[in-house]
Amino acid sequence: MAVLVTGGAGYIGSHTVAALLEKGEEVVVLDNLQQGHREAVTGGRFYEGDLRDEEVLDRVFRENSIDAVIHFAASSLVGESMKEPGKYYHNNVYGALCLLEAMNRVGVKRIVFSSTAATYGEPDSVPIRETDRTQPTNVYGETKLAMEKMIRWYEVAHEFRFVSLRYFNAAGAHESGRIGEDHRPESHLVPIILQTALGQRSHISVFGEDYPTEDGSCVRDYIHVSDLSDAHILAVERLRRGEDSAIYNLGNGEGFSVKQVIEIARRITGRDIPAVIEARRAGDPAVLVASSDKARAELGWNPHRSNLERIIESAWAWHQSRPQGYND
Ligand SMILES: NC(=O)c1ccc[n+]([C@@H]2O[C@H](COP(=O)([O-])OP(=O)(O)OC[C@H]3O[C@@H](n4cnc5c(N)ncnc54)[C@H](O)[C@@H]3O)[C@@H](O)[C@H]2O)c1
Ligand SMILES: O=c1ccn([C@@H]2O[C@H](COP(=O)(O)OP(=O)(O)O[C@H]3O[C@H](CO)[C@@H](O)[C@H](O)[C@H]3O)[C@@H](O)[C@H]2O)c(=O)[nH]1
Repeated sequence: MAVLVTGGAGYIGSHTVAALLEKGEEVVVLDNLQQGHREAVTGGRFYEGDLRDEEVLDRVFRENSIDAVIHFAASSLVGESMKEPGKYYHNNVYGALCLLEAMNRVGVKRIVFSSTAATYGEPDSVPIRETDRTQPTNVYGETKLAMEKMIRWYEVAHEFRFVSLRYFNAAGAHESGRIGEDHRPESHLVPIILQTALGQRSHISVFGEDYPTEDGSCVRDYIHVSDLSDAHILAVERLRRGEDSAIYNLGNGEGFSVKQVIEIARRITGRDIPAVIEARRAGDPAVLVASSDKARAELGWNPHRSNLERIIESAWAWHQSRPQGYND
């Protein structure tokens, strides 16, 4: 049986495709390549198409024996979502609806869903647990929460089983050096810092230094992309065993401020990385740090690559070997 990976040409999706292939899984990828790269898909069967295209989805399910779906395909930028809410509702909420309907038509009822720390909003306390209040502060998080709830109602009505993985901040690159992060335009902190180290940008902007944190900049929990891939494989295995649906945080439990991340990158790269303080970015909570105890206990997840130095070293190796990213 094959696993369908939507968004498998994207950053986290391509790393998960590689991990599934390493495990000997049969993989089918659906991606519209709006963000992803064909070259990032290192194996399996590839379909270029959009989630919201019923014909393509039906063809993917008809032409392959799929028993589980990992759903990465989405628009996922906090800043952009505040300026273009319609794009986020259409791609994320309507896109997920199209996928769930297509799955239901063919009786594929296992789904692993890319959720996010952004579903929590501004937490009352950290580390954040799965039972904490969800009150997103940005449109992106709101659409992801809506998707989670929608999947839950497909469980009630149609006996779907899901694992919703609320990732904190993904960073780093595959140890093979073949795949890494290449968003265009790039808006994520770690790659922008490293592009500055490479001299491709004049500086890194620090969005706000008046947050209630130790140095005033936002604190996030950075998790290695390959540790995330491991969790997806464990989640598929859980669903195949017929266990209950579940929601898990995926983070490494330690918070780093934007200024600390820049400082660590200066040390690792040995380069001058000029930083300029700018205004806050709309929708950003001050601190997001995960408790992943539940994923460790129930999934047997062991995020062993997520020391921030190691994450940045792997990302730096990728950026140095592929300064322009993928060829397309
Ligand atoms: N990067 C992070 O730190 C992070 C953290 C939490 C959650 N997430 C979630 O994880 C998922 C993957 O994130 P990423 O950083 O790899 O993003 P990405 O943009 O690199 O990957 C998303 C992929 O989905 C594809 N896609 C988007 N809309 C599509 C559609 N309608 N039809 C077909 N393909 C479509 C894009 O072309 C892209 O290849 C997203 O759902 C995101 O919300 C990411
Ligand atoms: O040039 C930059 C870029 C980012 N930041 C800050 O760095 C932090 C991290 O930002 P970014 O890398 O853009 O990630 P987030 O906005 O935290 O969002 C990521 O992490 C979320 C989970 O926490 C996911 O849901 C999102 O999909 C993913 O993009 C934030 O405080 C930003 O304000 C800067 O100061 N300067």
